[in-house]
Amino acid sequence: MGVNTFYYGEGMNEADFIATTEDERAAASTATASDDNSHRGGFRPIDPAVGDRGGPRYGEFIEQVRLFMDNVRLACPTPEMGDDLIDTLKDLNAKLASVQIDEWHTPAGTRIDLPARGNITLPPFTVDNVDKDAGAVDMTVTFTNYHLGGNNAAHGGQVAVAFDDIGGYASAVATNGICRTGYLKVDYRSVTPLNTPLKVRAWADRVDGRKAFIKGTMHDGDRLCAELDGLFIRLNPGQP
Ligand SMILES: CCCCC/C=C\C/C=C\C/C=C\C/C=C\CCCC(=O)SCCNC(=O)CCNC(=O)[C@H](O)C(C)(C)COP(=O)(O)OP(=O)(O)OC[C@H]1O[C@@H](n2cnc3c(N)ncnc32)[C@H](O)[C@@H]1OP(=O)(O)O
Repeated sequence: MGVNTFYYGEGMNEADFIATTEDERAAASTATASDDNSHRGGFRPIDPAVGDRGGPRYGEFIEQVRLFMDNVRLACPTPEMGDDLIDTLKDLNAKLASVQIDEWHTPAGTRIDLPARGNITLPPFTVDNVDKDAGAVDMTVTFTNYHLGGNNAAHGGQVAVAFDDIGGYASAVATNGICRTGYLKVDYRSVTPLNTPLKVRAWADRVDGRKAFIKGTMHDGDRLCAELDGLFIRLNPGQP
């Protein structure tokens, strides 16, 4: 698997989603949060320079943040440690506040070489395969302690988050465009374990114009954990 294939996978037509022309790259690299003229809808092509964004150790930084979230979820600090942690977090937040930029340029969500595009909002997943003809994607997702629902199982909302993004990915493949979710139904068939690589498959059951009817499954080995039934609608140009 080559660089960037975590996100759009082998066989994807990069030109459909990634800024490839000089004009697109210029628009992507000069746009700012207040630059409405360059806003081309709810999603826009990604500047292919994203691999450099955030520095060479950005992926490691995100892994540490994810570990931090896991550790917070099950931590019970002493009062003294709580004082210390608050001071440390104030320092960290001041540092991060000094490097805030707009959503189109922040590495989180645009680093297509990292699991879940480096987006800590999403459970980490990697792309195993993209089948453009079938409008199907295969991913591996791992929920960790941060995603705990109860009794060592993933929170149902986190399962839906994974399905929303991976279903959105399949719909992009199936419709050749960026989609928004119309509806998303999840059937929880059995408990979804934490800290276990799970196989997710999402595919277009039917495409009707802008509408992609996406089905999906999440498996722990042979065991079916959850199923997806969603409608994703391709955005028109400029649509928010
Ligand atoms: C970034 C790219 C990087 C490159 C990588 C390459 C590949 C992968 C690329 C990207 C994908 C990756 C990840 C995906 C990322 C995110 C996925 C998650 C997306 C979301 O999480 S997004 C947030 C939640 N989402 C919303 O926030 C939507 C709010 N909403 C609206 O924005 C509008 O509602 C909209 C736009 C949905 C439709 O509005 P609209 O005006 O364009 O169209 P309209 O209403 O006419 O509907 C058209 C036809 O859909 C039918 N229809 C509509 N809704 C329906 C429903 N609920 N049930 C049954 N049918 C429905 C109508 O009945 C009509 O059907 P018909 O044409 O047959 O009459």
